[in-house]
Amino acid sequence: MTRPKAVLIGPPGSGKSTVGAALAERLGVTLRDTDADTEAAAGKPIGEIFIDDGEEHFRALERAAVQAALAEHEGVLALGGGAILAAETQELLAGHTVVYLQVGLSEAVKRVGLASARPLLVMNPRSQLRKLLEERLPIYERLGTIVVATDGRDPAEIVEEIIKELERS
Ligand SMILES: Nc1ncnc2c1ncn2[C@@H]1O[C@H](COP(=O)(O)OP(=O)(O)O)[C@@H](O)[C@H]1O
Ligand SMILES: O=C(O)C1=C[C@@H](OP(=O)(O)O)[C@@H](O)[C@H](O)C1
Ligand SMILES: [Mg+2]
Repeated sequence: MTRPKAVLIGPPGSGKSTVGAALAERLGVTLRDTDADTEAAAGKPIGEIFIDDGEEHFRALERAAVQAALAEHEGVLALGGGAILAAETQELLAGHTVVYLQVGLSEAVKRVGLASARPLLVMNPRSQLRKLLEERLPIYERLGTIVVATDGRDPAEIVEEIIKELERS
């Protein structure tokens, strides 16, 4: 059965896309990012999907992207931060190697401030992120089979810790 070597989950700014790319390179495999798949399916950036079609439509496209990637992809898979909210996705992740990248509120705020726009965080990113962490932390914790702290650590260091954990699992 085809399986990703690792599925990265965590809040926006935890580094799923960045660490995912470095991890894939280190493992000599490709990275698939469900945000990119969702944009490709819609033919427009995530910000435009939210504006034109609404979050519900984005989540439906995201569920389909996650389902396809879990079934087809053998490399590293980075999910969008909110993908794990769907019960269907939570069930599909059972049995996979799921790496939860932890990030604290202050560090996440700094990181998303540097990155491209995320529609959920355009207004009041700190309070939005606080709410989002409150709702999602128990889900990330439950789904992660490997948990890695990222605050104050650079992506290369995080990749080495993930590799060690993958070798042990
Ligand atoms: N460990 C890290 N240390 C410092 N900056 C980071 C780290 N991981 C990611 N970043 C930066 O934070 C921003 C968000 O990272 P990204 O990979 O897009 O996160 P995610 O996909 O989890 O939302 C990017 O600008 C990225 O360069
Ligand atoms: O947390 C979320 O609900 C979202 C996170 C984003 O991905 P990242 O976690 O890669 O930023 C993207 O899927 C969308 O903006 C919604
Ligand atoms: Mg990302």
